[in-house]
Amino acid sequence: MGKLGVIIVAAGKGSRMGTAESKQYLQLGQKPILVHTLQLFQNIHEVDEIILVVGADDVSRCNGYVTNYALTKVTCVLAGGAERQDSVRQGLQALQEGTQWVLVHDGVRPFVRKEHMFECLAKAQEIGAAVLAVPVKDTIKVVDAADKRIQSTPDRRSLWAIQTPQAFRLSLLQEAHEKAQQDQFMGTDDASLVERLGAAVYVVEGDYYNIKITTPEDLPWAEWILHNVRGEA
Ligand SMILES: Nc1ccn([C@@H]2O[C@H](COP(=O)(O)OP(=O)(O)OP(=O)(O)O)[C@@H](O)[C@H]2O)c(=O)n1
Ligand SMILES: C[C@](O)(CO)[C@H](O)COP(=O)(O)O
Repeated sequence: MGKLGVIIVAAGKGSRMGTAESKQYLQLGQKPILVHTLQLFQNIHEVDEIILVVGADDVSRCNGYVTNYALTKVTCVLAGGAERQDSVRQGLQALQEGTQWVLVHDGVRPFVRKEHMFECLAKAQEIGAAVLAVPVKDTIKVVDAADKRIQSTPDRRSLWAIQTPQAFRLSLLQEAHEKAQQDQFMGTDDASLVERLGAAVYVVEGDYYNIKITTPEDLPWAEWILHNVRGEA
């Protein structure tokens, strides 16, 4: 199958969370959010290496996590960039030679289920690119940013909320990042860069517990998921 690398991006500032400490370092149960996420991938046999991308000031703290939590698959902790896409690009450059498949995952999504991750990877190995997602539950409107007038109501049956992990053949994701950089295109996820190449990207249905911890109301929800879905103390 070729080597499988995982890039965990955790170099964001968490401005929407509004806490003094960046959200990936907030305590969730007994451990920082980022450690929960890293342990998920550490415990997957098929994962060959984990590249951890963090803020320049947090490299030493995260090397400490690697030691203290025995995160033996983390081969590299490096500084990210200004935008998420820059951080992923840095991570891509650090992957070991011989890596054929890559999973890109947000450091602040600590609840992805192993079986969903495997389904996503299997689809990528068949097609080249696949992402976890869930159907949207709300009605979504396209709204004019200036006067807030509704422009249109897309058919909900074709709308999915996109999550991570996002799984790719490494060469495809590298090409997508190179093209985005040439074109100065900035996307909010990696799939959008691959879509721009005209390559097929498929969604794999995950679950609604795979939240991205983003704003303050996500914290009690995350504690609830940890205790009631994951069964952790
Ligand atoms: N320059 C950046 C920006 C984001 N991320 C990471 O990308 C993931 C998803 O981003 P998001 O939830 O938007 O995190 P932040 O950018 O930290 O949040 P905000 O936009 O509220 O500042 C997070 O794990 C975040 O740390 C990153 O590695 N490098
Ligand atoms: C990659 C992502 O988590 C998929 O939902 C999301 O697009 C990240 O976006 P953000 O702008 O960094 O929150």
